[in-house]
Amino acid sequence: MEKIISIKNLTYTYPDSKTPAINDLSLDIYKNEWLSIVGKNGSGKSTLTKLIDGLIEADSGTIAIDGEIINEENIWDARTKIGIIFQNPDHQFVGATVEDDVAFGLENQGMPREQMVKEIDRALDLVKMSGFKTRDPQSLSGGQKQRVAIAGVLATKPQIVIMDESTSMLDPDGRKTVLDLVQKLRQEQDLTIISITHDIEETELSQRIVVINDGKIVQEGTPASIYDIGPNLTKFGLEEPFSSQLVQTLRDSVKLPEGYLSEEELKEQLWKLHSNM
Ligand SMILES: Nc1ncnc2c1ncn2[C@@H]1O[C@H](COP(=O)(O)OP(=O)(O)OP(=O)(O)O)[C@@H](O)[C@H]1O
Repeated sequence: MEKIISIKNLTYTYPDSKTPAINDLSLDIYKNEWLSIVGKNGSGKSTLTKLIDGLIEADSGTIAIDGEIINEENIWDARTKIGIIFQNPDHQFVGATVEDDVAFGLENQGMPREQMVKEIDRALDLVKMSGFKTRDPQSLSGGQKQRVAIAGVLATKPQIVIMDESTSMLDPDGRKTVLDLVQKLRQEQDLTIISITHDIEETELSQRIVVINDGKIVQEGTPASIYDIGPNLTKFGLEEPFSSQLVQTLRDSVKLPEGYLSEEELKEQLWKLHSNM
């Protein structure tokens, strides 16, 4: 597998703090993977995002993007490879219409108007929001707003999309739509997804999870292997996934296969039990 981001021994302490927010952290992220970074409030997730996006500079250690170690000279170039979707879609809107918003990143790139119109259409089509081009973004639902924000990011053709708690303000339906869309886009547009969240429930579609605590990686593995840690996830300030709690409870009264079961697998097992009754 080809690396797209390689972080080595990264350390960062805020000027007015004594303890490092990121503490000797090393992590490789691979092309086209969906990596979830989970951790409780204050574990260092946002700081890591800011370091990757070059908004703050590490005290020590390196970050390489696409094989090049980031420095003051190439940071602007590296940043064009990254798109970030933030938590609150309202904070990302600047235009009076959906298409103006999607245009924003392209205007910053100085793209000619004709090409810009094509790119806006392409991006809105990818997130299934073409019918909303002339709408005021404020009139959309939370999930629709996040899809427009994703279109704005896709229009600039990044290789890496960082989702910084981007579904935490959405209702369950909106969240599912956005996460399914991100999965589809990852596959079709060959994107690398880094999703940052304090909510373990949001990681089911990712290929790999790293758990961070006090600025360090404390666990790493596939979603199934991380969910298998079960109640011990609370050690890192995380909640045990609902389906894992349910499986533990059900195991007291019914026979279920060993290890973690996803919601779908659990449903299948319960149907089997039900039809054998
Ligand atoms: N501007 C700042 N100045 C000083 N300390 C900071 C600053 N921003 C964050 N910190 C500290 O750095 C540590 C990591 O914070 P960070 O915001 O990266 O965590 P987080 O995991 O993103 O948390 P949250 O989920 O609450 O956003 C915390 O101890 C926090 O108090």
